[in-house]
Amino acid sequence: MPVVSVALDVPLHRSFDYLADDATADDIGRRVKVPFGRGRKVGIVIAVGEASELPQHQLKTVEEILRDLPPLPEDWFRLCEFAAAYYQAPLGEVMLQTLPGALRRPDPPKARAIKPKLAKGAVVPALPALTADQEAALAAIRAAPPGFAGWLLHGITGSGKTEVYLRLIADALARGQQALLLVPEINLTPQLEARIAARFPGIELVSLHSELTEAARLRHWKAAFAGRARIVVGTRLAVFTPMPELGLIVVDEEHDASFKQQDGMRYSARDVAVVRARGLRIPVLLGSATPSLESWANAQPGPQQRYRLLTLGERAVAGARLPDIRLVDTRRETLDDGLSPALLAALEARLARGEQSLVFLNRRGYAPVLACPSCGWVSRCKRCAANLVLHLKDRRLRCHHCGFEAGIPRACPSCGNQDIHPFGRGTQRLEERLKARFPDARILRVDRDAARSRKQWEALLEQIHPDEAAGTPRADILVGTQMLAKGHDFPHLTFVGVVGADSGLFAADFRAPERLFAMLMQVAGRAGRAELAGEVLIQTEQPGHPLFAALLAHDYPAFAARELEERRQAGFPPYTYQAMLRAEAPDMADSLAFLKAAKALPILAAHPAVFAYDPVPMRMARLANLERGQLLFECGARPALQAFLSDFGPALAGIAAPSRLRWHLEVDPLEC
Ligand SMILES: Nc1ncnc2c1ncn2[C@@H]1O[C@H](COP(=O)(O)OP(=O)(O)OP(=O)(O)O)[C@@H](O)[C@H]1O
Ligand SMILES: [Zn+2]
Repeated sequence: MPVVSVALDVPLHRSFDYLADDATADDIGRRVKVPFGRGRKVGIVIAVGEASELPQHQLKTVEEILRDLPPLPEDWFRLCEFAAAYYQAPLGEVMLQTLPGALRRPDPPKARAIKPKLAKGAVVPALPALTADQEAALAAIRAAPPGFAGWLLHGITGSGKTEVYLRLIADALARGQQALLLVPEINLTPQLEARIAARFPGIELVSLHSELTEAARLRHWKAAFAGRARIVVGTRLAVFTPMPELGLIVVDEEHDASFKQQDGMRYSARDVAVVRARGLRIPVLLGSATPSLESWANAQPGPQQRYRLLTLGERAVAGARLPDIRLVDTRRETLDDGLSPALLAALEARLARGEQSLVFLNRRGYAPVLACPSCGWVSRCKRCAANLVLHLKDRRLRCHHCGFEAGIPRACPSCGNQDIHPFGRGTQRLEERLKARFPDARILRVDRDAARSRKQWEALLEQIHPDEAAGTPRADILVGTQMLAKGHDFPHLTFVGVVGADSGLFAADFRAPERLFAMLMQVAGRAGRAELAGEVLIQTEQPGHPLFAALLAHDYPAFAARELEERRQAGFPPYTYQAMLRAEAPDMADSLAFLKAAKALPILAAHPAVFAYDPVPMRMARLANLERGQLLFECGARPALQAFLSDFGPALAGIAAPSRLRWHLEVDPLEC
């Protein structure tokens, strides 16, 4: 009787054999319902044969081969196999976890058939005449021979990268191919989707992201898999969508950390996108105003060059220029609740002219901590190595790491002092201060507390975008976190004030400057995107910091060159390759003991090219009552690191550890 090997979503690096009397080779790539343990599971057939290593009487029988869908294709298998091997994840987990939920449960609810949404109105908006830079970028891509090509599109903010994507998508559609556009945030998808739909009327376009209902996600995924949907716009998980005629992958804001999955299989969707394009022999375009230093290094001429660099150096809208960026040295100013006279004057001038402003502070809540000045008590999370943030709107203390909440005490819980204060400031406090200062202004706070759901977020966007008929903004001053920093195009926004950026200047993580620079470039890039000129003021106590010199000159290449040189000298990525083993347990001693045992495995000695640091507590050592440690590996060559990991990963399961200990291995970690 035929035997099928089945990949299952279990944390084991192996497949499972079952008997299936009606299985044929055509069923490879189909889902099957199988008994597993005391329950049932859905798996994927990865091989069909006549024999198993186990004697036949020990094999269970497949309950059903699901033939509702065609088998998952070969190129999808290869992609999952790559991801499993590279990221040290079991193949079954990769395969099943990248499918829509409804396809991996044995008894999913019946889905209703819904007609696809086709973009309405056959009127294609008039295409803008391309800028010279856009023209040149497209010409280079179009002149390349068919096959794999990696392109890095470095376009300053507002330079019209999206227009380049749209033209390339049009090319792919004209060739009869599908296109996949990956974006970092679901927040950005509604506007982008609308823009793409307007450009390609009558073409089926689907989105794939984690906020879709299970039924919608299944429908969209099926449309892509069947080849009906010609364009897929999605967040990181969409990179695994099987698409039979995929001919182009675009990764927008490729530097964004949200392309990295931080639990389960810790993969980088950007890197998987490049691997997928290479396997399919199709082009992949990575776009950003502030590329990741990894991608930037990959696009520099030399023997290591992997991508070709394309540059959009001018803003696309005629007459639009990059904003003037200036620093306000706050050591020399008297601040009004954190706001400098220069910043307040700039806001006032915009209010008088009916233009929009953004005050950017990347910290939500009212104040980052509540403290007692007499005994030194501070509001700490009981479960984490972190402070509880004061939220005055709903009168709560809240941990931004584990979600723990408590009421606000009337008096100091430690000494009884009634006079306890908020220290520092968050967006709520800023909003309150600005409302007091500019009582007639329409002030809108935009952060994760104000936009908890997609509905709330869309309502906020409504208020930010101009009243089309009147041609005026609906909100005067926006107070926002990084939610507002990226990707948005608000034509009346002419002023951006940045407060509280200094904390990023001296962070211990070697990637902190890269993240800060990208964030400041992005937020500055929101100003003056249309005809109205933009201005940016950054409050700082460190005006001499070299990061600001490059920022004021809008000179990403200079920043990148300096930063890469530092990384090279220090032996950090992208000049070395890293993998991180993390362990967490109720006691730090257990976490560290596990990591020590891992470091002592003889495998390490067999791979002399790999350097192992000592196990240490993580920077945030305690999260939700678990104490966390880490063990970092470094190697000068990716293949040597991969060779080590493929021996090391499986061996970890053999280390004896307390039952409450959890560990995971992360390849190319973003946080060290
Ligand atoms: N060739 C063009 N002529 C006129 N306007 C254009 C052209 N290309 C793009 N635009 C307009 O320029 C503005 C900025 O474009 P877009 O949002 O694509 O920039 P971007 O490069 O993605 O910027 P960011 O990185 O800041 O998101 C948009 O309003 C867009 O409609
Ligand atoms: Zn906590």
